[in-house]
Amino acid sequence: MTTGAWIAIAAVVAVLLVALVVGWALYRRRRVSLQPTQPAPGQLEETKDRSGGYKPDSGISFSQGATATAPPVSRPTPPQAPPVTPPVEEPVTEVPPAPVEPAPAAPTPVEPAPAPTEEAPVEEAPEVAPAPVAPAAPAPVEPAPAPVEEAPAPAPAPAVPAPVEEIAPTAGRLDRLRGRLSRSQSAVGKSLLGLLGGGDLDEDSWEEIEDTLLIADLGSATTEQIMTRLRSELAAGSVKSEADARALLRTVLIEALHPEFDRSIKALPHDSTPGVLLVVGVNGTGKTTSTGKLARVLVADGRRVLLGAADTFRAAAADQLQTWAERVGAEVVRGPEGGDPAAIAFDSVTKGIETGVDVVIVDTAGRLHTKTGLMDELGKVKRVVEKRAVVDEVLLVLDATVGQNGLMQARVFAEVVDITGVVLTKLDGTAKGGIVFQVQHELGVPVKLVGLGEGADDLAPFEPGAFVDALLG
Ligand SMILES: Nc1nc2c(ncn2[C@@H]2O[C@H](COP(=O)(O)OP(=O)(O)OP(=O)(O)O)[C@@H](O)[C@H]2O)c(=O)[nH]1
Repeated sequence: MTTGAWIAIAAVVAVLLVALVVGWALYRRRRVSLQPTQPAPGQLEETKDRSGGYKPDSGISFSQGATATAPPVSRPTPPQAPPVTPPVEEPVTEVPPAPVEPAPAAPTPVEPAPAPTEEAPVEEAPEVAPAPVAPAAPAPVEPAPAPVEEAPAPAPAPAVPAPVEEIAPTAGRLDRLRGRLSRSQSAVGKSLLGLLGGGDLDEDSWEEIEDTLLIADLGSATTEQIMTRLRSELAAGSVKSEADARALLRTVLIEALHPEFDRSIKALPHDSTPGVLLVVGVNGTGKTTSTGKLARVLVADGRRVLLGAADTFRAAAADQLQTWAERVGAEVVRGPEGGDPAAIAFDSVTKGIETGVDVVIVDTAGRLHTKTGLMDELGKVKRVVEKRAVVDEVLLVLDATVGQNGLMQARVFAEVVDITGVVLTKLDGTAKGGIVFQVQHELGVPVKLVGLGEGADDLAPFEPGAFVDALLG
């Protein structure tokens, strides 16, 4: 080979070497230029957080989305929320051993490589050796803190959907609530006792008794009945002491409350169908709240409950009922906002039959104040439900604080549908518990339950004796 040939080969080799070096330099520069996207620690952490959560549970993306949105949105999918919890805890330990993962999760597959290399140039130019070493050290350091910080954030959200709550025993519930009732009501009883215990009564005193009864919302019919009894007993000389007066008043008031009424809730299942309860009433009276409270009581008694959210007027009402259902571990059937209440009621009972629950409670819409509209809607709900099962109870929810208005509502509802019982709510917020007397007198059906607060367990059976005792203080 000639010298010229050797020179030519050397030149080619030299060119190749130069090309390699230049290529390598350009490659490194390009990597560095990509780095700026990483400096945003927040973004890096987010990426890592996603992948960290993704590993333990396939539903992680879903749960994160739900978490970010809002509690009400996460509620519709309770079964998927719980699994999110474990994934959040595990990533903390899993990330360090797998520093490679955070990188691949980055925007593109190209970036992973640059990440490690960025550190390399800081140390030396060497091609191979430094690269593996450098990335190993710095990269893991960053990823580690990221997931640790992120972990606490997602954690609280999955905790929101929370497990089924413990339900207070139903036995003795009225006792616990009696104090609350008596605080608002006992003034009436004390006033009556003060008058009756004073011995012989003049007409002014009788008038005062009558006024007290009327002001307490007992209604004219019940008041008249009570006055007659009291007058005859006092005329017969049966009241000689304050204790006698109290005993008489107690007896007369209890009698006026019809203690013989059957106040049991008809919620037991039939042979092949669940017990079906319709809860009706004007919006705002406490319909949904009472439905939820009742579901708690039934669940506490070992019943399987399904709640039907047929109040489609307000989307929040269905959310509210769903929240109650989740809290007590009941199933729920709901439809689209503005959907047909009768269709949802029908679907609820159908599902209740299919899944073999013990009780289906349907929270109906009560937005219509006109009798015709109410008749159309409520009548349809009942008719449709009756195609699948017997309706065991139609509970009318009335707000005790609205007094005579409640009575007017009761009349309208009673004309539209056969009321089987009354739930009198917010008795804790009024001194006019006398509405109990009027409602029963007007409708001829018993007050079966009373709401004595906003708490989940503030629903009690109505017992005439206990109620009068609370009234008399
Ligand atoms: N103090 C007190 N508040 C009650 C009672 N029952 C219900 N409430 C409150 O009354 C308000 C209305 O209750 P809801 O259950 O939403 O009434 P609703 O009739 O279902 O009304 P919509 O949801 O509009 O259909 C809520 O703030 C309840 O917490 C009760 O017995 N005592």
